[in-house]
This record gives sequence, C-alpha cells and structure tokens, in this order.
Amino acid sequence: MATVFIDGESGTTGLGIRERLGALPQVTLKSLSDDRRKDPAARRALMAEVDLVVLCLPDDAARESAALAAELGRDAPRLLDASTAHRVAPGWVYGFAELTPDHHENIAAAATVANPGCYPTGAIALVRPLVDAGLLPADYPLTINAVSGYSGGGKAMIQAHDAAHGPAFELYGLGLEHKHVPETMLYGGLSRRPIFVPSVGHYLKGMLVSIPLHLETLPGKPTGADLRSVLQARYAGCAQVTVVPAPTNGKLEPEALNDTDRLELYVCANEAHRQAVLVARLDNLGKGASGAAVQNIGLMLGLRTGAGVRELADA
Ligand SMILES: NC(=O)C1=CN([C@@H]2O[C@H](COP(=O)(O)OP(=O)(O)OC[C@H]3O[C@@H](n4cnc5c(N)ncnc54)[C@H](OP(=O)(O)O)[C@@H]3O)[C@@H](O)[C@H]2O)C=CC1
Ligand SMILES: CC(=O)N[C@@H](CCC(=O)OP(=O)(O)O)C(=O)O
Repeated sequence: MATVFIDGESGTTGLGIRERLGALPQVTLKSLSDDRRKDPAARRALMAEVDLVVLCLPDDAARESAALAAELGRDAPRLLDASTAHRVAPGWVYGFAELTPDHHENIAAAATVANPGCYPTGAIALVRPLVDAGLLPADYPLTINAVSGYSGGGKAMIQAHDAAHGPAFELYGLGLEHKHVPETMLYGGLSRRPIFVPSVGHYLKGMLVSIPLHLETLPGKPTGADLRSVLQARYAGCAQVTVVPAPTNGKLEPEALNDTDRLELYVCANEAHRQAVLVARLDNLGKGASGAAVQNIGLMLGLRTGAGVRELADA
C-alpha cells in the first residue's frame, strides 16, 4: 500500500487527482484538516509519513512546499509538482511520460518530478518527434496557437467566469512572456523561441494546440503523410496518445476529449498548397494536469493505473 499527500487537494488540479486516486485501492490518501492545510509545520509533519507528495499549489507555495520536504533529509518523500515552479529546474525530471520511447523509466526512478503544463503537453507531443527525426529544425520560426477552457486558470478564473459570464473568447499572453514557453523550448528541442498565442473561451475545459507549417520550408520538403508517420511511429503502443486521421469536414472542437486522460494528435495537410497544421486535442484537466499526474504517480510508485506507457501497459 502506498501513501500519498496532495498538498493543495481542494484546488482544481488537486481535486482531479484525489478523485482519480480514490479509485485505486493500492493508494491511501492522507489529508490535513481545513484549518491546518496551509500550516507549514503540519504539512512537513505529514510529508514525513508518506511515500509521495503531490504539489497542487501556486508556484511560490510549491517552492515553499518542496523546501519543507527537503528539510526532512533522508526521510523526504518523493515529490510530484503540478505547478510551473520546477519544470526546467535542474534535478527535476519532466513528467511527460511519452517524451521519448524510454522516458517513463526516468520518471519511475526519479525523486522529484515536474508535471507538464497543459499547453506544452500538446505542443511538445507534436514537435519533439519531428525535431528528433530531422524534419523540423530546432531553430524553425514556429508559431503555437492554442485555446483552453477557463478551468486552466484555476479557482479564480472559474469563479470569474461562473459569476460574470466572462468574455466569450479572449486572446491573452500577448506580452509574449507566457510561463509555458521555457518548458516548451527545452523539451520540444527548440533553440528558437516560438511565438505562443494562447486564448481562453467561455467553456469549462478542453484544449486545442495548433501549429501551422509551410512544408516547402522544412528539410527534405516532407509531405503531411511523412509528418504523420513520424508521429505514428513515436506514439505506437502508447495508451494515452493517439495519432488520428485529419477530420474530413476540416473541423476540430476542443471539448471532445473532456473527462478522459487522452491526447489526440492530427496532421491536417493540403498538398496542393504545401501547407499543414499540426493539432493536439486534450482535456486541460485530464492529460493536461490531473490525468498526467496520476500517470506519473503510477510510474513513480509502480502501480497499474490503466494509464501506462508501452512496457508498463504490457507489464
Ligand atoms: N488548472 C489547470 O488546468 C492546470 C493547473 N496547473 C497548475 O497546478 C497548480 C494548481 O493549480 P489549480 O489547481 O488550477 O489552482 P487552484 O487555484 O484551483 O488551487 C490551488 C490550491 O492551492 C491552495 N493554496 C494556495 N496557497 C497555499 C499554501 N500556501 N499552502 C497550502 N495550500 C495553498 C489553494 O487554497 P484555497 O482553496 O484556500 O485558495 C487552492 O486550494 C498551479 O501551479 C497551476 O499552475 C497545471 C496544469 C493545468
Ligand atoms: C486558461 C489559462 O489561464 N491557462 C493557464 C495555464 C494553465 C496551466 O497549465 O497551468 P500550469 O502552468 O501550472 O501548467 C495560463 O495560461 O496561465
């Protein structure tokens, strides 16, 4: 039996993890009472009792919590951080299990794992195999467009949209400093900073990440089918990631994978115009947050969660 403490269990991501872990008989969840859940001494004491702590906190609180765990020295539990605080930090393993064919082994062996951002999950899944295959140069001038449901902004944005019927659609991050760009570059294998244009719609959850490409500008002038076969080869056998044929009606909407932990990848190409758009679809609270976290918890604790990657799924 493995013991887990979710620090921030009443937040959006924490609730999703708690719900998923509640269905796993091999895991016992430990909690603090409401009046003690922000008390550093109480959090550190509970950390000493468990195998794994999941941080579902704002970045500053996640750094504070990781420091509390480090104070326990040899008794420190393993950590999985859902925030942005440690995603490109030295010593932390990036928690995108499908990053490379054997990356799930790095997660399984790690003391500290950083769960990916929702947008980078889609962008890295599309880009990294193409960079590794030499079809997309690391310094290609990429643009990444994306739309998310408002739950991506946590409790504050959910309350704002629920209370006041927020804007139907809004571009944001137009200062071009979004917190997800560093991890997208590092784990996407990109040397040139992509232009990232996120947006949020007046719906709860569901995400599309899309990347336009001029095929003639890529090395070897590939077809859309060439790009698709690289993605298919990379994700063959992955339980959560599927390469799907382009929609025949030319449409994709963001909510189709809601309440699943799946990620769908598309290559939508027009060979006459030599243009393509890569698209990733996911539930930002599923594979974009809590679903990925439970996949990583399963790898770290050696549990069968039904969310395996290749060998783990077959074990
Ligand atoms: N929502 C999403 O789609 C995704 C979110 N994330 C990341 O996960 C993390 C959590 O996000 P999310 O769940 O959306 O955020 P929420 O705002 O929904 O929840 C955050 C939780 O942390 C608690 N908290 C804040 N400060 C402290 C503290 N000092 N000590 C203990 N608890 C504290 C809050 O308490 P209180 O209830 O009192 O406010 C709240 O319950 C963030 O870093 C976010 O960036 C990652 C991927 C996707
Ligand atoms: C709609 C919305 O506001 N989305 C959030 C990202 C959500 C998320 O992924 O947060 P992490 O960085 O912790 O992964 C944003 O753009 O800041």
